[in-house]
Amino acid sequence: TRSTRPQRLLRAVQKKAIKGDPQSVISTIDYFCRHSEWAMNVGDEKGAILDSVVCEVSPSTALELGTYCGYSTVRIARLLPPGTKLITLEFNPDYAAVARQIIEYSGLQDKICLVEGASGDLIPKMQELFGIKTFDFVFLDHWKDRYLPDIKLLEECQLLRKGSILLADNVICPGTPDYLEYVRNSPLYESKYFKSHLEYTKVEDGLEKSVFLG
Ligand SMILES: O=C(NCCCCCn1ccnc1)c1cc(-c2ccc(F)cc2)cc(O)c1O
Ligand SMILES: [Mg+2]
Repeated sequence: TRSTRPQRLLRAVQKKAIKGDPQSVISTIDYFCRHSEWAMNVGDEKGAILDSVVCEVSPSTALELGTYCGYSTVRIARLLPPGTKLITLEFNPDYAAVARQIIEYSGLQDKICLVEGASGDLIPKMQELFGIKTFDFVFLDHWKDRYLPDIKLLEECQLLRKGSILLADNVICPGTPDYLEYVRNSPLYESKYFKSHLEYTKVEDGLEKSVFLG
């Protein structure tokens, strides 16, 4: 049967990127998505904003909701100080299988823990599974209707602390209206919108950065 888009993206990485070189994996994916097939990676334009927030936070503990092919996983992990771990949750086993191979190709597997399953089930298990007390940084890029319930779950499980940073992709396109309304109006958060574009297109999109005030 015909290969899937994530499989074709993986094949491009294995063919064109330099093994062990995260930047070449990132550049190869961006080139493939601009010139061959669009795919829902955060992309280079929003990726630069993601990079700057990760560098500013320099998190000891980080969580990514929505791995897809591992593009943003590699972007984040390549900037993490040694000894820190990025936990990334993926519901779709086919995406997870491709992401594992892209993460391994980049050479960053020691900084990343990819867990397959539903974020709603896994978030309450973060303490028992990983001994995580709180997350310094959370990147939201999974189902857009799960952003709000999942940050409420993070609050309930006391996985956020004063100063924890949430960065959410796609707050305009496809859009996460209930999440935006909540983080922009709740006294628990201080929020800021970074205007950008939907990956590899001229369509408006952006990232919302929210600081948990505790
Ligand atoms: O749906 C998206 N991501 C979630 C994928 C499934 C997550 C599964 N999962 C992982 C963990 N828990 C659940 C997404 C979509 C688009 C998009 C934009 C315009 C368009 F016309 C079509 C699509 C752009 C993105 O940047 C996205 O992130
Ligand atoms: Mg996205």
